[in-house]
Amino acid sequence: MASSLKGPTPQQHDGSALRIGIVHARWNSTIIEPLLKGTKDKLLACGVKEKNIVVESVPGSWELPIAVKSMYSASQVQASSAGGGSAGDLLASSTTDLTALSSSTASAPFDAIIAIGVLIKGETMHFEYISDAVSHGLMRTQLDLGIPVIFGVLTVLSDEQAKARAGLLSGSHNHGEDWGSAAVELGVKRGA
Ligand SMILES: O=c1[nH]c(NC[C@H](O)[C@H](O)[C@H](O)CO)c([N+](=O)[O-])c(=O)[nH]1
Repeated sequence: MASSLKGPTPQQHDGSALRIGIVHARWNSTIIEPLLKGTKDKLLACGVKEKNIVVESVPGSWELPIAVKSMYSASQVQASSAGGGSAGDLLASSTTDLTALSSSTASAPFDAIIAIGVLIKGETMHFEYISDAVSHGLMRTQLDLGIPVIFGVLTVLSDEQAKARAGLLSGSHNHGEDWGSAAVELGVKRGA
C-alpha cells in the first residue's frame, strides 16, 4: 500500500510515569484484538509500565462513553479514599460504576483513557446512529472529566477497510499504534 500523507507527525514522549486505561468493545473482535495489541505494544514501547495499563471491555461501542466515565470515576474514588481501601470498599461505595467490579481498575488516577471500538456499516442506519452518538459521547466525556479520551473507534464501510486499519492487510498500518502514541503524548502534556 502506498505510504499515506495522513497521520500525525511523530513525537517522542516518555510514558514511564503514566497510568493508561483502555476500554474496548467486543463487537467485531477479530479486528478489535489486533487494534488492542497495537495500542498496548505502542504504550509499552513508549515506556508505560505493564502494570499501569488497565484494560476493561464492554459489549459494543455504544457502551464506550459510560465505561470510560466509570473507569475514570472508579480510579478517582480509590485514589481519593484514605489508605486506598479495597476493591470491596469501592464496590460498597459505588456499585453503579461498571468498573468498580474490577480490582485492577481501582487504583491511582489515569492520565489518559483509550476507547476502542469497530463499527462496520450494515444494511440499516444502525451504524450511523451509533457512530454519531459514540463520537459525541466520547468527546463530551473527555471535556466534562478533563481527561484525554483517545478516539479509537473505527467507523468503516466494509470488512476490508476494517482489516486495513487493524494492520491485517499487506503493507497496512495498525491504527492502534497511533492511539497509543496519542495517549502518551496527551498524558505527558496534561501532567506537565
Ligand atoms: O461495536 C459495535 N457495536 C455494534 N452494535 C452494538 C451496540 O454498540 C451496543 O452494544 C448494543 O446496541 C447494546 O447497547 C455494532 N453494530 O450493531 O453493527 C458494531 O458494528 N460495532
